[in-house]
Amino acid sequence: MTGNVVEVKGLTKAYGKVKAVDEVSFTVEANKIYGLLGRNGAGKTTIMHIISAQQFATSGELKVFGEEPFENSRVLNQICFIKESQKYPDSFRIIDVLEVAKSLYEGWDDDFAHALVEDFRLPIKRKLKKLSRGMLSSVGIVVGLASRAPLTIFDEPYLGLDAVARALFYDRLLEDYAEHPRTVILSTHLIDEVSRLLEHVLVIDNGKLLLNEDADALRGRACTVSGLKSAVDAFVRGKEVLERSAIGSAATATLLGDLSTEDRSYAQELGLEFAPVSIQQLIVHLTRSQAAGKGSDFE
Ligand SMILES: Nc1ncnc2c1ncn2[C@@H]1O[C@H](COP(=O)(O)OP(=O)(O)OP(=O)(O)O)[C@@H](O)[C@H]1O
Repeated sequence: MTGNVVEVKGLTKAYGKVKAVDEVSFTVEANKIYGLLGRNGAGKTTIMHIISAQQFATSGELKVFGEEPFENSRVLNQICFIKESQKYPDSFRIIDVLEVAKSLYEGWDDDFAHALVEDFRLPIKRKLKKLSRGMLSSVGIVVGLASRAPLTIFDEPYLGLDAVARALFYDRLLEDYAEHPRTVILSTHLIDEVSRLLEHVLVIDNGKLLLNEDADALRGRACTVSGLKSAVDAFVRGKEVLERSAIGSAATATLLGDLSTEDRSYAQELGLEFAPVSIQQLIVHLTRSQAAGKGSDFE
């Protein structure tokens, strides 16, 4: 598959007066890892539910693999959707979930699934209702990865997962994606943790699309400069400053935009130091400035 996997235009979902999704337009290209980021209640789950035909939009256009997804098995067979609180039949053991998944996903890799079960130390014959919260999340991750679905959507798949298991998820995703490219949409609040995985970032705020940008471009979009307050003030004059702070005679400023070679040598003359700004910091800054001071809880 090449080209666009998802195309949405003017997508809107209203619940009475609440617009959970408000005129959102974007495309998702094949074989990339997308981050769908946003605060609680921003509209991420609603968008992912609409893309995977679990909900209808109020208005707007939607194409997935070039077609409308509703009751369309050609499209739906290519999507694996992993959500935070997946429900399973009471009698199901982990091995039963794997058997069902095997029959659902054409690209399913059973050896990979069993290797992941070992990696995550999952008791394969234990009933799901007896698993811990984190183990249950790991089962979802195993299914999402081993499905190798052309469009794999992870909606906050981490509930209860410890840091080691989360790191394992990121590592296995990257390794497997390198060998078997597919399109992945990852929705999360843990932006710093996942930012190294992401190739493209979509930020949703209050139902609207705030940012739709290549992750590398985003990484290069800002830096912080720090040093003596007088030197920082002189350096940032005429530049776009996202944030400034000062303690005594020392100051730090976060600047938007690329710095020229002249800028860099001028900064050196002034004895200033540079540091990169993480995607998370940048999104917090941009969310704050674009949402007119509403603040952000990404931190
Ligand atoms: N069935 C529903 N009825 C009414 N309002 C709803 C319904 N489902 C979602 N909403 C509202 O739509 C908005 C977006 O919700 P959504 O679940 O898509 O956000 P989210 O970005 O996934 O949030 P979180 O990160 O907290 O999971 C919220 O204001 C939510 O209250």
